[in-house]
Amino acid sequence: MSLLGKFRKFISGSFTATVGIGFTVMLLGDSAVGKTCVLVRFKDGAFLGGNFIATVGIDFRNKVVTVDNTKVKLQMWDTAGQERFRSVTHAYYRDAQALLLLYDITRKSSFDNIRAWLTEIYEYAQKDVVIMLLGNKSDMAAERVITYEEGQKLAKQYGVPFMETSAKTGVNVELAFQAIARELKQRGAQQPTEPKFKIHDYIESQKQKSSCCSGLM
Ligand SMILES: Nc1nc2c(ncn2[C@@H]2O[C@H](COP(=O)(O)OP(=O)(O)OP(=O)(O)O)[C@@H](O)[C@H]2O)c(=O)[nH]1
Repeated sequence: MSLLGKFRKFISGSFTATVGIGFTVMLLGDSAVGKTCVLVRFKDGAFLGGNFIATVGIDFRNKVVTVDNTKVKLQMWDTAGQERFRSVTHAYYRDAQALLLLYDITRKSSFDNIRAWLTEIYEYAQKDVVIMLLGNKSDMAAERVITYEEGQKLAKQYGVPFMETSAKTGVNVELAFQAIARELKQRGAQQPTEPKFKIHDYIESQKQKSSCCSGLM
């Protein structure tokens, strides 16, 4: 086994050994779409403003969320969006139970590249991985170039849940991780007689929406 393989095994092994229910969530998307900021917003409730420092390789953060009185530990892997780290991050895809795929609503190229990201996901990730599409930076309404409807349409084409988030204001960030945690927990715990958890319906009922045009959807 390669050194990278051993490291990966150690990280996931040491995590699952110390928890009851634990899942791995990976954040993907072009460089500077806000993966690190979304993660920091969720983990610490703060916004990492200031100078942009690109992630090198991969970074890890843990957080425990409560789903219906059960503690669910999420190990979150923040990947580097830069092309030169792609082969490193590919090696981690298959260990993730969920993938948050981000684009920046103010940068068209990051949206156009979503299809390429999904192609990579289908190649390298587990077949039943939970995927969610996030249009980040929804606070930047004046610079928006991708409409909410365009994001929603793309997500529908691939059959994945969608929402717009802002790491700056915090809109929908907690919800994205809560929905993922619920979906993963219920997949694992589901009894044949239990009604199936519907992640799309859950998100739609919880999502913060503006009445019009502010971008905080
Ligand atoms: N206004 C606004 N700025 C954001 C938001 N999220 C991230 N940013 C800014 O966007 C830049 C990139 O954010 P990062 O979180 O470092 O991006 P990343 O996707 O992790 O980038 P890589 O590590 O290169 O893959 C930073 O300058 C952030 O301050 C957001 O929701 N709103």
